[in-house]
Amino acid sequence: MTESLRQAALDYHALPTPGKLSVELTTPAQTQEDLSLAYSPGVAEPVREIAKDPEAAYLYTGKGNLVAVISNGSAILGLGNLGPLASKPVMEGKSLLFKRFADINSVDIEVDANSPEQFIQTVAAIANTFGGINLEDIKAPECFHIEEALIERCPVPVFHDDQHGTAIVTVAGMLNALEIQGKKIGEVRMVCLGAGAAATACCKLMLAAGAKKEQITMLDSRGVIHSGRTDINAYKGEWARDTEMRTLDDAIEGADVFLGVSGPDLLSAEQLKRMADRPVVFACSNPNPEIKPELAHSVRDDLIMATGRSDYPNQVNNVLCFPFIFRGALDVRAARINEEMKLAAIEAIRKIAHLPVPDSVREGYGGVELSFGADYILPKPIDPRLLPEVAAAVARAAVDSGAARLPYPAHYPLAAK
Ligand SMILES: NC(=O)C1=CN([C@@H]2O[C@H](COP(=O)(O)OP(=O)(O)OC[C@H]3O[C@@H](n4cnc5c(N)ncnc54)[C@H](OP(=O)(O)O)[C@@H]3O)[C@@H](O)[C@H]2O)C=CC1
Ligand SMILES: CC(=O)C(=O)O
Ligand SMILES: [Mg+2]
Repeated sequence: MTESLRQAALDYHALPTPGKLSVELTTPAQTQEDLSLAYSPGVAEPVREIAKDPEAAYLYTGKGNLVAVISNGSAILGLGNLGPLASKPVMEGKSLLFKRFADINSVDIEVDANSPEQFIQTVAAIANTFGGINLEDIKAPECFHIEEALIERCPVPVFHDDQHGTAIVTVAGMLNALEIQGKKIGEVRMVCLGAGAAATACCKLMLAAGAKKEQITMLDSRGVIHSGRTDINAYKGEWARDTEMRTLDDAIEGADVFLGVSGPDLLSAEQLKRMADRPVVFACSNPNPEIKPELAHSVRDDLIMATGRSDYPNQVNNVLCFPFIFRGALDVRAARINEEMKLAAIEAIRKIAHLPVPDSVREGYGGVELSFGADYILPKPIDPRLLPEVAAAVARAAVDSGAARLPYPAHYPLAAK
């Protein structure tokens, strides 16, 4: 990062007031009468209603449009385990994105827990304050158990964004990239560098989209996950292949797809050169990708290149999913976010990229021409169609699959935002 960008980023977070969010009132609080309604004595009435029927909380409090972004800071972007407090800018950032893109109120919560059990206990104890829980930047393998336990224990949807948000956007982008490259997901050889939260969920959802498990080679920091490994947990074990390949050097030979959800600068130009014709490279580590786009393009002119960043073409980032999937889930009061809702989100996101791009998006991206192709495989996060299209698809899937507790919303489709 250049010194000027570094300083601009720090200034952005420090000014005009520290942080990126504030709280605003939705009801009048000026007069004695206002106060007697907002607080004592009036506030006792909704209390009594909610005590009689917990569902009344959706009518009398902000719960139904409030999502907590919760982390323990154990896998902050690709920066590693830097602890809960250091994760706060990212979590505030996710809350900003919830508000900006889906008008969902959101607060960040950084939990300093000594163990996964303590984390689970803490989140479970506060979950009912919110309409949904977005878990963020929790490292594998703990994240799997944490999410499973919280889905079981919490009365509201729990969604580990680094797993499922990432997987939804990655698969949407991959289907489009392969279409452009003239390849089929059921036939391509994939290398996934990383075997953590994002990698595991991405590869699982790739299978649901038609990829073949025997065509996926997953690697962790010690190399290829193969059936001879005795140092891997059960989650990685699911991806163990019976193969002679041991290193990225071995696996990359002739691969059609490289998916990086690991760390910076781990794919070399030499390795990229040895991929198949018309390869797809998703170097999704944030902020620094597994290979820099400048380097990748300097050695191949037949590739589709994506990163997790906003400042290159083809941003593969869970921001394209989590605000919108939660919007749909909240609006039908879904009890959980299930596979049907995830697949519906993939399809809705994927399809938008095929359509002409609104002027507002082009202007927001410096006037650059955008049309479906190698440098435009996914809609931009500011695309106003994401909210109505993805939320509607998710809400419809929730209703049809039985996850919804309310009917398909009468006020849908939402206005573009
Ligand atoms: N663009 C996007 O939307 C998203 C991007 N990401 C990015 O993906 C990365 C991983 O995040 P997440 O899955 O949440 O984190 P986890 O901590 O759960 O997983 C990290 C994985 O990366 C592997 N890894 C680390 N160093 C290397 C290496 N040198 N070679 C191969 N593998 C390595 C780890 O290996 P081991 O198991 O051996 O420790 C681990 O399997 C981050 O960079 C993050 O920014 C994540 C979510 C969304
Ligand atoms: C984008 C994101 O969630 C991550 O890099 O962790
Ligand atoms: Mg994350």
